[in-house]
Amino acid sequence: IPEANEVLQEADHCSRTSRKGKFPVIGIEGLDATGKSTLTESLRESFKAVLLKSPPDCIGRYRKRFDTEPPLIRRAFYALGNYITASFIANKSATSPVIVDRYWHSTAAYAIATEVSGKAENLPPPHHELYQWPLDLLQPDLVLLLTLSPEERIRRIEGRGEQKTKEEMELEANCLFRQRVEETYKRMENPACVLVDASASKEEVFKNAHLLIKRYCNTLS
Ligand SMILES: Nc1ncnc2c1ncn2[C@@H]1O[C@H](COP(=O)(O)OP(=O)(O)OP(=O)(O)O)[C@@H](O)[C@H]1O
Ligand SMILES: Nc1ccn([C@H]2C[C@H](O)[C@@H](COP(=O)(O)O)O2)c(=O)n1
Repeated sequence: IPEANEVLQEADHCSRTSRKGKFPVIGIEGLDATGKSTLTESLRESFKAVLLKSPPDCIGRYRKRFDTEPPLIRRAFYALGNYITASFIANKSATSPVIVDRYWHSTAAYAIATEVSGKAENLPPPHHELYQWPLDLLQPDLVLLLTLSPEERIRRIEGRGEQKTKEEMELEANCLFRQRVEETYKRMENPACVLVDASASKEEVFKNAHLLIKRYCNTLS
């Protein structure tokens, strides 16, 4: 895969020992169309934060290419993307709060849910090492998981009217896959996800998320 060299070159430009700065780092997670982009944008504005995402823009153009590869290669791309994002987080959190739209929890949740079949009870048991944050990856201070009923999620996906990715179609069609992704998110540890009900209005979801962040990170005004 010729693009792999280009992605690795981007990674080579990044620091390998990314340490968080003094400002809070907040991750926002959830299935697609749960309202992550909507919420991250409001939080960015309200906290005067830097908004980052994983995979980061510098490798975004390779994403479609890796999405067509078998799961192991596809996941390697997303995993590396998290480490590249970590170096941006380290840099930006020295001077302002950082909001991250998807990060390690997304990579782990989708990867584990893909490798396991059937019901969520077939997932590795709670506290399994697969649910632990990688020791060498910069940790966020707080991760919010947006939860939404499948019916409302589908309404929002249809309301967007965009073309769906293969995995979005699978999530829609395969209720068990969706349940496995969501359950894996809930089993992640160090940091665990704090659940936010995303079925409320945009204003209400923002208000709740804002409150949670202020409670956890009292340095924020
Ligand atoms: N609280 C809400 N109530 C109603 N609609 C909402 C709410 N939050 C977001 N939406 C709408 O739902 C759709 C999906 O939201 P958004 O794009 O923010 O989700 P997302 O989680 O970032 O999706 P993806 O991961 O696929 O990029 C958008 O049309 C958005 O306007
Ligand atoms: N850090 C990340 C971000 C995304 N992914 C994968 C998981 C899904 O297959 C897909 C969802 O992303 P979206 O299209 O909603 O931005 O991307 C990941 O594994 N790790």
